[in-house]
Amino acid sequence: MNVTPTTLPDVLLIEPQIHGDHRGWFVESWQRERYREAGIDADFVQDNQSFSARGILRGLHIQNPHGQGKLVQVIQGEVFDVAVDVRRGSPSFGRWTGAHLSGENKHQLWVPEGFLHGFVVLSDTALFSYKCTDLYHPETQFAVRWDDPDIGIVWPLDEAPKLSTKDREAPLLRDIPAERLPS
Ligand SMILES: Cc1cn([C@H]2C[C@H](O)[C@@H](COP(=O)(O)OP(=O)(O)O[C@H]3O[C@@H](C)C(=O)[C@@H](O)[C@H]3O)O2)c(=O)[nH]c1=O
Repeated sequence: MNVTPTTLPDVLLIEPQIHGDHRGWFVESWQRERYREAGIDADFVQDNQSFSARGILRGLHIQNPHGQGKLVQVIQGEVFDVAVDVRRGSPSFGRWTGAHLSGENKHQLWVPEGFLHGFVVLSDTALFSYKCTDLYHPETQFAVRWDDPDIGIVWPLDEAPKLSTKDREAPLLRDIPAERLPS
């Protein structure tokens, strides 16, 4: 597999090796030793899947405390996936990076603890899958506005995305009390 840093060096883009043959293909989508050598020394405790239609945007989400590192990928369809550094005192605080993840390219993004995460669906539907390093603790989760102008994510969208009520009503990053952010 290829592992490359993104414009946020702690966020990694992983290109697994795809073994194709006359039957189809095979991929190791996670392997502890190899991913550890690549810098993802993670103790995964929960796997999630979500299914969404075109134009659905989920995010930007984080848990603190109970921060979750997330190894994210798309099984079917295509999304634009984004991570935003919101670690207090980080030199890249408030900066974002993004990647096109699809069932075709099988790319994965490693989104460490301390980063907001979100994605928008670019195909008719998308089946999204991710491993997490901590359990779901809804009382510690919060959202930040997908179109926060201080973050300035350039989403590959022609029209406004469809959001959950929670995400539509999410505050701007500047309005989150500092103590709610990870250190
Ligand atoms: C995230 C999560 C949700 N749920 C439930 C709560 C709710 O009834 C339903 C949908 O929850 P949400 O609206 O929070 O789902 P969603 O908007 O897909 O939330 C996810 O978004 C992406 C961007 C992430 O990074 C994830 O960490 C997570 O925050 O699923 C769980 O049972 N376990 C979980 O781990």
